[in-house]
Amino acid sequence: MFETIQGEGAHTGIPSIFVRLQGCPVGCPWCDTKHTWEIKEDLIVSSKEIIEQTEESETYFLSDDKELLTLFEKEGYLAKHVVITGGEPCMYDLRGLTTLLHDNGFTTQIETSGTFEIFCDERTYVTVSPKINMRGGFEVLTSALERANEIKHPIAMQKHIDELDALLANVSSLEGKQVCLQPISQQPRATELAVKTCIARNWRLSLQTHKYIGIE
Ligand SMILES: C[S@@+](CC[C@H](N)C(=O)[O-])C[C@H]1O[C@@H](n2cnc3c(N)ncnc32)[C@H](O)[C@@H]1O
Ligand SMILES: Nc1nc2[nH]cc(C(=O)O)c2c(=O)[nH]1
Ligand code: SF4
Ligand SMILES: [Mg+2]
Repeated sequence: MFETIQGEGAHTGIPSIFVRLQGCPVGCPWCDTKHTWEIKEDLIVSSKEIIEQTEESETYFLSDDKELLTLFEKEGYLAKHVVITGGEPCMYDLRGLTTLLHDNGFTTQIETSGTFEIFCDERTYVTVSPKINMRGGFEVLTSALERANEIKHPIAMQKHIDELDALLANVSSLEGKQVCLQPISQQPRATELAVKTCIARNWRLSLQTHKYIGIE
């Protein structure tokens, strides 16, 4: 849990509280948060330890909807936008948390791979970053793509754009959905391909801006 600026997608630049839920079985080889993959009891520490840590680590804390809201207040966070990410946040039912946050004056956003059914408040802005043919063997659900407000696809080569095209063919309508391409690991060739394709398709470019300026 930390406060920073949303660095990716159409909401780039919005001050945000990030809640990074532990656990992900999807297995993307280039994942930048591999420390969130494992759910093991011996990795559980106190919320204080997590909030005070300055380095990424595999440790995490247990909490619930109301306690998270209390922790936001206790930490004096000023951001009114909450990004729920992971790991894979949609392994969990997020209806209680997202509704509680909206009812308390926050806006919410979920960052998900689209491989689990999405349970959240109808006011939540959902970003699906589809994960196709990854090691864990999960499939992207059409229901997740239908719910998405934004489809933010990580790319490094033309094959990834072709795979996205095949996925988008299953979506009933793209009206009101933002399609973004996000270069994998800031690779120059991936960025070049993303720029070229965004211009050709009238899609949005999503850079991981926080990485360029060295913030969390
Ligand atoms: C770490 S994931 C967590 C949420 C969820 N599991 C997912 O994949 O959307 C958050 C975002 O970071 C992106 N991401 C992860 N590693 C990346 C990398 N090396 N380069 C670019 N984007 C990356 C994902 O595609 C996703 O949009
Ligand atoms: N600043 C910042 N913006 C982000 N947007 C999505 C992120 C994620 O890891 O889900 C992320 C992140 O890790 N940091
Ligand atoms: S789905 Fe998300 S958290 Fe899981 S391995 Fe892929 S990028 Fe990482
Ligand atoms: Mg990140």
